[in-house]
Amino acid sequence: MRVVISIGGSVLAPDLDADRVAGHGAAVEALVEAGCEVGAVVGGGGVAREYIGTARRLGANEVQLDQFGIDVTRINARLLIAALDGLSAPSPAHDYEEAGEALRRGDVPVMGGVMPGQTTDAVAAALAEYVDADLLVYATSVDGVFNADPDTDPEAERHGRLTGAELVDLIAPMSRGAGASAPVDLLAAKLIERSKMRTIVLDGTDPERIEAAVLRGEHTGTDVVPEGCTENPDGWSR
Ligand SMILES: Nc1ncnc2c1ncn2[C@@H]1O[C@H](COP(=O)(O)OP(=O)(O)OP(=O)(O)O)[C@@H](O)[C@H]1O
Ligand SMILES: O=c1ccn([C@@H]2O[C@H](COP(=O)(O)O)[C@@H](O)[C@H]2O)c(=O)[nH]1
Repeated sequence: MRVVISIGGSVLAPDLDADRVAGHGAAVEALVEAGCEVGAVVGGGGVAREYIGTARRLGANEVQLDQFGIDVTRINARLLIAALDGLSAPSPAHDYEEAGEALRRGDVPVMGGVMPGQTTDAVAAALAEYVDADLLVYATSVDGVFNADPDTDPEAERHGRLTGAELVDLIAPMSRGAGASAPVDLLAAKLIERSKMRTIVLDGTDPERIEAAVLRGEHTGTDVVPEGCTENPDGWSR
């Protein structure tokens, strides 16, 4: 199975704890040992948002703010690379071609951000489409896509299953400025819809949940399924 894992910065490096990063590296290694081809994309998290907030107060424009975010995502990507113990190329891939070449060599391509106007959610969706992945997993700080922000609305209810089109409709009204928070960004949702990519959004704070979702199809987050998909394909139970 070929899988792309998007690891939020708030999941991988909220506090630069080496053990936490090592745990995510170990999860990626376990997937590789189980026979998966894995690509990883790393987000910027709270650190990116702090830089963006400060630069915004200094008068930077949105593209400049995105560049701050991209730089932080790439530093976080380097952290994951450091934990992967030689399984990946020594630096984050700059584009999808470089990442695809790494995958063909048998390495784990690791990416951060690539260009302003999006988030690493979109990078992960584009990488998954580019390498023709079987599965895309968003390991984020909340356990799926809800009908309201679960961080602020205690009544928020999780969607267990959505089509790509439903995901697009849910995400479309959410904020889009640099550093914005949403379970996935709008471009990512559109890429998932267009590519009909099997996608899971889950709480990835415990990296073992990522392994369980990929290897055994076990998770409590949100499945995004192609339109008209009614059955559970093998290894993709809920
Ligand atoms: N309807 C919704 N469903 C799920 N999460 C939502 C929703 N609306 C807003 N959110 C927010 O989306 C955020 C998703 O995680 P967040 O962006 O913080 O981290 P991440 O995906 O791990 O990436 P990074 O930290 O790198 O930006 C959560 O903080 C959650 O509060
Ligand atoms: O391709 C990209 C990726 C990221 N950004 C900017 O960085 C921040 C942080 O990324 P997250 O994926 O949200 O952690 C994001 O809000 C963008 O401002 C980007 O411009 N392009």
